[in-house]
Amino acid sequence: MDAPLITIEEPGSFGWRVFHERHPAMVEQLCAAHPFGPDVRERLDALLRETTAGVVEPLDDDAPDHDRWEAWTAERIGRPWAESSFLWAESYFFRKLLAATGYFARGPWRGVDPFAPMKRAELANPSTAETLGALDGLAGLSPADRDAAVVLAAVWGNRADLAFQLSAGADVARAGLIAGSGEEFWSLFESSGQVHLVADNAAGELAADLVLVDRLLATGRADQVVLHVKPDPYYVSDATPNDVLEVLGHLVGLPGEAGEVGRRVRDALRSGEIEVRAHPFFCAPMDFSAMPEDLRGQFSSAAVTIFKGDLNYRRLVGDRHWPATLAFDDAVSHFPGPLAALRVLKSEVVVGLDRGTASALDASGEPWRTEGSRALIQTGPGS
Ligand SMILES: O=P(O)(O)OC[C@H]1O[C@](O)(CO)[C@@H](O)[C@@H]1O
Repeated sequence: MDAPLITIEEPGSFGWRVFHERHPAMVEQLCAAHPFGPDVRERLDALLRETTAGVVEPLDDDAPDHDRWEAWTAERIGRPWAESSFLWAESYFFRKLLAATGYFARGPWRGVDPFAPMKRAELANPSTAETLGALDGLAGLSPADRDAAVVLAAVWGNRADLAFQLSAGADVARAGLIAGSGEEFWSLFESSGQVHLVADNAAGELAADLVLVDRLLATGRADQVVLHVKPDPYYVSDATPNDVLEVLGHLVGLPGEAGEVGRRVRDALRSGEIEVRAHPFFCAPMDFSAMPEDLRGQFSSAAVTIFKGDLNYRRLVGDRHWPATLAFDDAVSHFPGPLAALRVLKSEVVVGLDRGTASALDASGEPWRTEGSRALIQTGPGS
């Protein structure tokens, strides 16, 4: 079964608004955060013009990933951006944005993560401190409630206002779930093995992910965790290897349980119980069904793979106008092993809902697929 790809062509559609409204606002935010000179600002403006009204232009840098991107984009060069799929277009936009800021070139901006100020601000945010402080409440919970709280915190980790509803029974966090449960998630871990976590955002979300990783190791559900992050800055706040170190440094410096988690994670990195990897395919503009054999091999030896966030979900099930009731197992049958998706809905694609839930959400008239108020936990055997 196939369904039409989600595109950016239709004025007013979600993908169109990301290009015509969010991207200009993001570029403005970047220019406010960094003292970019006229050359960088002109390149950023040109990128906005190209991607909202122009044709797809090739890369004009000689970055180490240049040849890979050349292959990933060859078929689309010279064609209108408006004809592109949302996933492909948004991914290539972020690669071009990095080049425009000077990230790959010799010069003052080389290797500078343009999104670092936003990531740092979120980590230093008082509400992140408050929610990390709530980790102390975990000790008073039963093991089952603690499991539930940790997984719900990981699900909602990119919603600062809902992360770490740890001690209050996580009712608010549960209420927004439109599929799955913490119990369903934990039932995947029948025996100890290597668990892979494909991370999404840095800062608060990554902190919640490290709490989950710590719980997997502490309870013996995992004997090793592989943490996959992006090789380069991407989709604003996606975690890179450097962000893992930033978040870890932050946790280690905190009092209470947050600091304890940070120290255990640091020790586990030293012993190899946690390994951080950054495969180039995590920045590719394609679905995970097209992943290269070396990465597929890594996942096929995992006991369980956990996918975090919206972008990973789009790549996992395919960024298409699927019926919301399409079985999750069918959408992920390309994946070579047991898996779980933990996601706050922030874009149009969704599968695996029961008929009643899907119709009630549609009848509500709310933009439930894109406003970030709903979340899901979905699990599958893979193939
Ligand atoms: O950080 P997440 O959960 O992957 O969300 C990223 C999402 O944000 C957007 O970039 C814009 O809303 C989506 O297109 C994308 O899937």
